[in-house]
Parts: sequence; C-alpha cells; structure tokens
Amino acid sequence: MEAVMSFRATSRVSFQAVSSLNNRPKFTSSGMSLPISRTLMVEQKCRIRAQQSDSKDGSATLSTVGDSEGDALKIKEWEVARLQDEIAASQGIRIRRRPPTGPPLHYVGPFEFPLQNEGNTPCNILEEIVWNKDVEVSQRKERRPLSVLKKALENAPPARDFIGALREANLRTGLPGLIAEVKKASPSRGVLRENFDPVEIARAYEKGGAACLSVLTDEKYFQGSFENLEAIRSAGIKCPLLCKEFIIDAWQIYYARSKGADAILLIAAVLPDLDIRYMTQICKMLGLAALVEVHDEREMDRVLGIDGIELIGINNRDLGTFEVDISNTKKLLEGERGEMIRQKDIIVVGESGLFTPADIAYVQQAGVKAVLVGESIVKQSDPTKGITGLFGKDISF
Ligand SMILES: O=P(O)(O)OC[C@@H](O)[C@@H](O)c1c[nH]c2ccccc12
Repeated sequence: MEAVMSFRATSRVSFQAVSSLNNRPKFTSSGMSLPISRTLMVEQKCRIRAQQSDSKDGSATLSTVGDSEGDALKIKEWEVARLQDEIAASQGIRIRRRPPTGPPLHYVGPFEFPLQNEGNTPCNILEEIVWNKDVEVSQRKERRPLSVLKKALENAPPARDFIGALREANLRTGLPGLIAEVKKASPSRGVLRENFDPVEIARAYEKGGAACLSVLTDEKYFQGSFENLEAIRSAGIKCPLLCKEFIIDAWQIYYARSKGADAILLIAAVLPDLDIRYMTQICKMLGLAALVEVHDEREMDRVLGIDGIELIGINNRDLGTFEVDISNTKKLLEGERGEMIRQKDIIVVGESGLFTPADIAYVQQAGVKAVLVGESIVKQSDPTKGITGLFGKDISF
C-alpha cells in the first residue's frame, strides 16, 4: 500500500485501513476507518485536489495510517471481494456478497468526503440476509477454525443417502418424494407455528411418509438453529436431513456436516459458477448431497453447464420479492432444459408454494421427482395428517 500521501494543509484527515471481522470496511464513531483500494485512493486524491483549490491556502493533508502487512492483506482481500462481485454480476447475479463499503452518505467531518457509497443498502431481502450471513460466518469461523472443524467431523454421525431416499420414495409411491421442512418462521410469512418443537415435528413428518427433511438453521430470519438440526439427528430420525442455510463460504459446509447434515443448499442467485463447482466438490468429498437452487432460466442454464450436479431445486418463490408462482417449475422444465435434465438423470425438486394435491400433480406433470414443502404442512396441528392432505392420500409406509 502506498505509504503516506501528504499535502500541506490546514486540516488533516486520516484514513485508516482497518477491516471489520468480515474484512468489510468499518465506519467508526471516532473517525473514518475504511480500507482503501488503489482505485479509491486515486479517486480520493482527485477529490482532495479538487477541494484543495477551494481551501484558503490551497492545500490539504491526506495521510494513511496502519499500513502494516496485515492491513495490506485485508485491503487485498477487500479488492478481491469487489472483483468477485464483478464476476458474479457478469453471470447475472445481482446479490453482492458484502456491502460495497464507504462512509455514510452525509458524513460531515473536517472535510466532507463524498466517497462512493451508493448501494450500501441491500437491494432486497436476499442481499440483506447474505450480508448478515457474511458477518455471522466470520464470527463463527473465528470461534471454530476449519482445522478444528475438520477434526470434529471424525465424530459426526455418518452421512446418509439423500438423493437415494428421494428416488426410493418416488418409486414406492409413484408421487414426488417429499422433503418436509422444519421451519418456524420466514421473512415472507412471519411465524408459521407458535408451539414449535422441531423434534416432534420431524417425527410427525417421518411418520407421515416424508422421504427427507429440510431443517432451517438460519436464526435471524427463520428462527431456526443448528441445535435443531443436531437435535433431530440425534433423536434417531431416519430421514436424511437437508441443512437449509444460506451458504456463502465452504466453511459452512463442514459445519453443517459436523452437525449431522446429509445435504446442503446452494443458491444460484447468490453463488457464482466457480463457487458452485468448488462447493459441490467439497460435498462429494464429505458424502453430502448438494441441492442447487434456481429461480429463473439464466440460473438454470448456468447450473446445467456445471458437471456433476445431481439435484436441482426450482424455487417457485422469488427470494428477492417473495412472489410465489408454481408455474415457474413448469416454465423451467420445458423444452431443451427438460430434455437435458432427463439425459443427465438429474432429480428436480419443486420448491415452495405447494398446498394441495392439485399443486403436487401439476409440478409432477411438469417433471419433478421430488417436492420441498414447508408452510402447508408445518402449520397443521398434526403435520402427519398435513402430509396426507397435501398428497390427497396416505403416503406413509
Ligand atoms: O414454505 P413453502 O412455501 O412450502 O416453501 C418451502 C421452501 O421451499 C422454502 O422455505 C425455501 C426454498 N428455498 C429457500 C431458501 C432459503 C430459505 C427458504 C427456502
């Protein structure tokens, strides 16, 4: 990093390259504290120069502090993150992994620095969740580094065959295999079930004929937890478990496995192709299934271009707007896409907004071999009966 830039000055403004836990630049009450990429530095230089001419004696001072090797590394990391956002954007991904940083819009200091900060507000709920997740994961990682986590895997219960269970259920019932979701609340629906006992719900689902379960682990937006996942696994539930989490870092995959997950979710609206490739490899290594979730044609085409994908979820809910439309499943399975999916023997899961036997028949007709259902069954006082109602018949063993 450039050492100290100094212009003769009447006032002095210090930029400190400090990063927060998640390497995200921070704004502290004691002053400005932000990592500065070279580009930004150049911009700032220009702005200072512009302001210089406004000042009485035509001068200003700008100095950088904290230019240790560690800080330089953090700045590099930040620059890499911005680059990753650019790559993601080129793949049509609107969700940025972190806020693009910069001081608050109306900062008033010795100088007013109109740094780039538009877009420091999340563009939608999915982006907000991802930004929060980034902070959460950084904190969790500090407590349990990957090396420690890898050791913990030795004591984790063995991974079970998630995809095999879906295929089996589909053959057994002639209906889509059910992934029944243990979900207390969601940002779109609020609290779905007040009296929420995750193990009791999981047992009821299993009894009702669910092939697999999906367990929400996000705390902030879904009131889920890894404790719920762990509890369901250690209660002796046989159904393989999907850890329903917003995965943005490979560390989370190891963590999910250590808590007893048999499958994890990868959201194409959040993850660039390279991440999906890398993360599915990790899943294979750990014996986990990866459910890769798409919502539109572009995401579907990206995912179909990645080798080794075995399970694709079509979400009928737009995670940005919460809009639900079950014809989305049909739309994404029409024509060549459907053909390719059959050729590759990929299992497709119809996700969200499924309430009635007619809904199930509709997505099955469209080509799904499995469905992921939460709200319509978790809300029932007896979730076992909820499953029978959803399929219009008893699908239990
Ligand atoms: O409750 P529903 O409408 O039946 O939806 C279940 C599931 O598809 C939904 O919870 C979901 C699909 N993809 C997600 C990604 C994150 C969180 C939640 C989800």
